Amino acid sequence: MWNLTRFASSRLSRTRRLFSSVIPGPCIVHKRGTDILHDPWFNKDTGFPLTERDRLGLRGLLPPRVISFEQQYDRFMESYHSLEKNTKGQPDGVVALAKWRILNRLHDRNETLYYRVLMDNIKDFAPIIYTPTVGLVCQNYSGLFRRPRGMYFSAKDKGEMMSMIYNWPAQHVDMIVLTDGSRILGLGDLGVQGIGIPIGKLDMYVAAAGINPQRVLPVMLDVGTNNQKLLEDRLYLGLRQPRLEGEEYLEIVDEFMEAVFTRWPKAIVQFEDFQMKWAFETLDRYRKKFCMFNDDIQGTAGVALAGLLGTVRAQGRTLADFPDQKIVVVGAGSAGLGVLSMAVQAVARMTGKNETTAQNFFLLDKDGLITKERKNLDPAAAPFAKDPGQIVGLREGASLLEVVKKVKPDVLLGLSGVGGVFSEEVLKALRESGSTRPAIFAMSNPTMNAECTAADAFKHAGENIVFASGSPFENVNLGNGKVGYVNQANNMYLFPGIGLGSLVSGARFITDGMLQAAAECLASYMTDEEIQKGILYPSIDSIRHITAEVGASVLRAAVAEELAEGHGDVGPKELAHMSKEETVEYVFRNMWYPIYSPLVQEK
Ligand SMILES: NC(=O)c1ccc[n+]([C@@H]2O[C@H](COP(=O)([O-])OP(=O)(O)OC[C@H]3O[C@@H](n4cnc5c(N)ncnc54)[C@H](O)[C@@H]3O)[C@@H](O)[C@H]2O)c1
Ligand SMILES: O=C(O)C[C@H](O)C(=O)O
Ligand SMILES: [Mg+2]
Repeated sequence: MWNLTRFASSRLSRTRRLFSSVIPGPCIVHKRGTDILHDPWFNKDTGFPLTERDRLGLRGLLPPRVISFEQQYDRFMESYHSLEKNTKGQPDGVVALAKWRILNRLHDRNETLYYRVLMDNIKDFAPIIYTPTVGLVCQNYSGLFRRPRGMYFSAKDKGEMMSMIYNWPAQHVDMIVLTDGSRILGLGDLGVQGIGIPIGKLDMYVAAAGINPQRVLPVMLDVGTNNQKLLEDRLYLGLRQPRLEGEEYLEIVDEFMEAVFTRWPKAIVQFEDFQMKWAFETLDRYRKKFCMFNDDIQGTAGVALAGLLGTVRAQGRTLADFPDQKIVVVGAGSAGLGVLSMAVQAVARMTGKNETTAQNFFLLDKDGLITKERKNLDPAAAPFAKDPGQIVGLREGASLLEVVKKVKPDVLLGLSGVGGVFSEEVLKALRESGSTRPAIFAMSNPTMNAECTAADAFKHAGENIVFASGSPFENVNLGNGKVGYVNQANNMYLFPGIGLGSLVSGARFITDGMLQAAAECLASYMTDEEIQKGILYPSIDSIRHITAEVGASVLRAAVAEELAEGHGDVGPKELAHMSKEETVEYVFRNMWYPIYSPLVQEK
């Protein structure tokens, strides 16, 4: 356990080598002519070879010259760069939405080209199709809406879902990301407009995990919204009614889950951006029945734990010192509680004690420090509530500043959804931390909701800190050639591997053991040299490689727990006999790669 393997230095080149030999197999199509040109799954635009134009009734429907994939790629990138040039100086939001639009148009037209440009430019494009721009897109969704993507199940569809699910045109679906729009990033209840999040997450699944885009399904469960502004907005596209609650709500989710797994018994469902009460309740309700997980609770926890373990190493200490770390978590929601539960499990494993108290962990919410004296203490937060007798000098509801001054934590981790709660005073107080290298994780999204900016963290808390944020920030120039490194602590490092590993193992359920394996894999990914520089997570450029490693770890854990039923032609016995390297190769082999396949029409 916690064995920190050093990976080969050129992770990227290995990934490239694995894909350089991809030979596209034929792709069966049941359409002809313009129907193909209008279908982004099959469309190649001007890239259709002449023979294919003849075969598929496309002759005359396109300009005569055939343009290669590479030329199409270059042409798109040229228009993207001129858009960048032409929008220089305009407000950030305007530029971000313009970039999103140009990418979205390509997504709507030609998915193969879209995913290739996305994969090859993931560092530049992830902030547009994913966090933070996806937040802005959700906020403006009803106005931006041009074409539907994914499926919408609403409270009005009760009793109809089993037949509705067959309206989806794909025969096979591997990965579903589902939201009810009730807690979109740190932006609150955005109702039906939250569909942007499943779309962005599934784009990452295609880019990072190589899930075939014809086999992904973004889903919005519209049970109403409590956002008054949206209810009064005449352009709002969702149900204009307050959210369903209690049994009425659960009946809708139950019906959806039954419908999905009836049509696609091997699919994996990722719950995303549900408000806390339903996030925990649905996880508890379905995790032993269906192959599903909650990304905000479980994916986030693994990414945070990997960062916390990296922090211990960055302090020049061994992982055995992790249980001594004093960690202050700000935000007692689905994400904060998920992180603390996983951290407590890690301490228990390291100390060999099952009954570990969260002694060194401090939890705050909007009402300050949570203690056992808290009125209406949430049962989910209860295991982390402090006993007032044990925390001399701190009272129930103590402010973050008071807690930081008193506790002198090694780590300050924010999942509050509130921008700026790591104020100048709080950050300055962290200078008195007992740690040689305090860490700040400002994990809330999008950028405006980060607990502090990277620049403020290095300015006020000191240059020796380790810094991570949920949304991307530029590295900070500290002067004299020194750089304050900014990590992106975002669940995008784990959810694609959790989904992919579960899929290709044919796991029946997603267990704590599989999630722990994913976190350990990410934690061990970084070399000591990188960690010393304050680099806790790999570059997003190598996301496919990371995802393959994480996926293989999840697969091996599923095999070890005898939950792997196999995938395609590969049965459970074959999976069980694979070496570690073979599992990684197997996961890579199962990744879809964007390349034009010869289209063959089935008569
Ligand atoms: N980086 C990542 O990978 C990642 C993953 C999941 C969630 N998040 C972000 O974390 C945030 C919270 O998500 P969640 O699902 O836990 O939300 P949530 O609504 O379940 O919980 C928010 C918590 O923050 C507390 N809070 C609110 N104001 C506060 C304040 N001023 N001081 C201290 N605590 C305060 C609330 O009391 C609540 O306990 C969101 O912004 C989300 O985008 C980031
Ligand atoms: O969506 C993200 O970027 C991370 C996380 O799932 C969140 O809800 O903020
Ligand atoms: Mg989320």
